[in-house]
Amino acid sequence: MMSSGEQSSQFSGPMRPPLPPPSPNIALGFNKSTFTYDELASATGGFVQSNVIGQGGFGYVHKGVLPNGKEIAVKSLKSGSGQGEREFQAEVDIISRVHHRHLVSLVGYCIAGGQRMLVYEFVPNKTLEYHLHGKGLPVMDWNTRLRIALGSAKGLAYLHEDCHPRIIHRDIKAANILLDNNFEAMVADFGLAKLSTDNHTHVSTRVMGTFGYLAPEYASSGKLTEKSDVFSFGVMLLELITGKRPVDLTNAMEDSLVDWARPLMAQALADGNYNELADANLEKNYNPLEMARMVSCAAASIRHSARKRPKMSQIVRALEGDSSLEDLNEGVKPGQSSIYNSTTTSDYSQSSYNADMKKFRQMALGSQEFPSSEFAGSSSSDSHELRQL
Ligand SMILES: Nc1ncnc2c1ncn2[C@@H]1O[C@H](COP(=O)(O)OP(=O)(O)OP(=O)(O)O)[C@@H](O)[C@H]1O
Repeated sequence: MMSSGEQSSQFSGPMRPPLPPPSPNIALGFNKSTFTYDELASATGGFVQSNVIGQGGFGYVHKGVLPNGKEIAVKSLKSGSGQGEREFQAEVDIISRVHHRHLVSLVGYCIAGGQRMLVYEFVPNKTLEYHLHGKGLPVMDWNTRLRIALGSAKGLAYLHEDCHPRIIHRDIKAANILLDNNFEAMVADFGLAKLSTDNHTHVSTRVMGTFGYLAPEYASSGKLTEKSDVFSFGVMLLELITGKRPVDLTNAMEDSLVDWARPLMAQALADGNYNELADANLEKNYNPLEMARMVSCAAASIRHSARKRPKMSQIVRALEGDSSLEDLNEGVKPGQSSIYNSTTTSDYSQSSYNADMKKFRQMALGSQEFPSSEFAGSSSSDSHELRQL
């Protein structure tokens, strides 16, 4: 950046037009995609624990504020992906160009020593998982559920059908739907998104994603298409309809949500009675036509045959009531049973936090490599260990 002395010398030259004043965005470290460790440390109060807003499979997420007042969420990635710096930058560059009302924007990134951090716009009202399943919170009303379903469907349709290259999210779940203060949905976690450049089925060597949401073909063979996201989205619709978690070993639901709901959906769609399926906490306060649309979309999205699942844009139209539900419902068949365990944990102690942050700082400042398993607060789930951008 130019000093004020340098700038004034520009004005003294007789033939040269004066330079415009520096843009406040550039001067304040906004509108750019790379951040230094010091900039992010300063934005997050030195990565202080009181600024931790979450912990996922990647590592900690800190809230921060840039000098221009913009609020950010800084996600520190665990090391060990084996991905080179240029490959990382190339992926981040593509992802940071994706902007949509229902997608959380990536503002930039930081590579400091062996430490990588992603900087996202801050979304203030926690996640769908928190509001749907959190204890002691007000029951989410039907209109809000429908609006969240539609918003996230639009965000996902944009990734699948309007981005070049198209983007498969790979980890659609209630915890990755962030909410703004008006309960508008924003799809998050592009750290997991893998870019798909061709029109053919991509066979992944590693299955990523979260148990309970995984499409059967992806879980068993790693075969990945947009339709794996559609399956996960269908599971999320079921959560909105029933208020139940995808897998909940603490209650009487012995099967996964998908297996429990399949026969009930078929029955409800046949006789038009949704009361057994619908979240009891709604106390029957839902619009039956909208419920029929959402159930139809869920049933179509979780079809065993990936090919028969609808595209996200079809789901958007069906949820909006713009298309016939028969388009979605053809060929729905009850499927096989599968029980998945969820191992995500968001609990972490002061001591494990301190240990993690010590290593994090050493790594960021001293270019020191350490294996991802050394993160004391990290999740033990295989899928989490594999998630690196
Ligand atoms: N952009 C953001 N704005 C506000 N809060 C955020 C943002 N990104 C993440 N968070 C918070 O941090 C938490 C952890 O996010 P993260 O994406 O790392 O993990 P996760 O999605 O819960 O788990 P996983 O890594 O298993 O997908 C989120 O649940 C959310 O509360």
